[in-house]
Amino acid sequence: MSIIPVPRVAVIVVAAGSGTRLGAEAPKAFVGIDGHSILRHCLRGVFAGPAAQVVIVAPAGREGDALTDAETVGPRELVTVVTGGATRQASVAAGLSAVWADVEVVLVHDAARALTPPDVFARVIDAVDATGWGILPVLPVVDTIKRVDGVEVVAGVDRSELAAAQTPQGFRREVLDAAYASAPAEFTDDAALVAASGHRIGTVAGSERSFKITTAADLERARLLVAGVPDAAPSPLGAPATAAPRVGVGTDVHAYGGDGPLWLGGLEWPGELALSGHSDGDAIAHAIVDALLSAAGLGDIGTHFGTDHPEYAGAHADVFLARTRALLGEAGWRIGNVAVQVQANRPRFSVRRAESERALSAALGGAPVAVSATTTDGLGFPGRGEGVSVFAVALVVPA
Ligand SMILES: Nc1ccn([C@@H]2O[C@H](COP(=O)(O)OP(=O)(O)OP(=O)(O)O)[C@@H](O)[C@H]2O)c(=O)n1
Ligand SMILES: C[C@](O)(CO)[C@H](O)COP(=O)(O)O
Repeated sequence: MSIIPVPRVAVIVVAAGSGTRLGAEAPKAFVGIDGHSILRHCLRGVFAGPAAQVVIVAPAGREGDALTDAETVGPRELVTVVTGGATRQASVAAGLSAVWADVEVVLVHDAARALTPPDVFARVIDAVDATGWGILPVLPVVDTIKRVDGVEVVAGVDRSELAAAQTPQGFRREVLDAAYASAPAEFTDDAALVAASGHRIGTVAGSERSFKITTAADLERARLLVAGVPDAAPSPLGAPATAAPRVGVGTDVHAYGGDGPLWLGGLEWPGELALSGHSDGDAIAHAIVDALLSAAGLGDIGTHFGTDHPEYAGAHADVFLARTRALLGEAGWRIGNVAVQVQANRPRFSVRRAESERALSAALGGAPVAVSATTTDGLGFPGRGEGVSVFAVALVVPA
């Protein structure tokens, strides 16, 4: 039996664009299709293939979020994250510089083509392997095409000679390296750059699902496709990736013994024992963060606010909750409501319940927050007065 050698493949996922034409609040790759970002959907397709390395090119400042998206859907040890440049070409160059030495074939893929099916990756790799050419997936042009000068038509164009270029585009590694090292100009895709350096480019069949999310209409199309596919890829929570409302739960426990005043429920409580913690120890705020993140399928408080984020040392509830709301917004979720129950002997919560609910709600952009409190009849650590325990439930709805 002869064994056919398989090339070692790296996929560079360019995700550093700003998405001007989409006009969302976040960089395009972090905009939600359902509960999950464009980048996370794209990476699901990438990890379904044979990539030995996945290089994600992220916008400056969003490298950590890119890694979180990758870890949620694939093995961490395959992933390298680098910072992108001012143009797509500069971002690809940044990704290329991080490709491992033993990689033989490199695919360059737009994060914005988030729903590209795994079989397209396989076709591109097979064709690069078989021909040694640069390979791009294409679709036939279906519209009648005209050449225009301003508003005037100057010629018809034979569309049978045309094809619409998609990604992933694949190349022998040494070919792509050499072409990028001597790029004579700025190109809108890698095949054009490689062709300019004298290499042959071939095509394979692309896919209707590989359309690039460029405008709000494209995002809507992606949302409908994801919501309407009966066997849509499962989310990390095991639920189908639909655009239905979702609930989440969160708990937190803190012991008394911190420095300074007590912070709980978004309020300072002068004269009460402080809770200990990396931040201000506000267990109510932290349980709400966990409940909201779990509802949106965005991990948990450690994913976004762990001790490796020194900027949250000593931070109060408003900082945690505003950032959580922003993360949900970027992923396409709006907060429905939040309900919290606190188990503690002290402080006597009822006297400031309404004030706390107002503070928490304001930090969540006005979403309703209900806080109830109870003692535990002397049982357990809250009953012995050692600390507080909090349980939160949250509902999120598609934005
Ligand atoms: N400086 C850039 C520009 C683009 N891209 C990536 O290249 C792909 C194709 O670009 P496009 O979809 O046109 O993205 P944007 O440049 O973000 O969009 P716009 O032109 O609307 O601003 C996207 O996945 C985008 O993230 C990139 O990594 N770095
Ligand atoms: C690479 C590409 O996706 C191929 O269609 C495209 O050229 C990049 O984006 P843009 O819309 O041309 O800016």
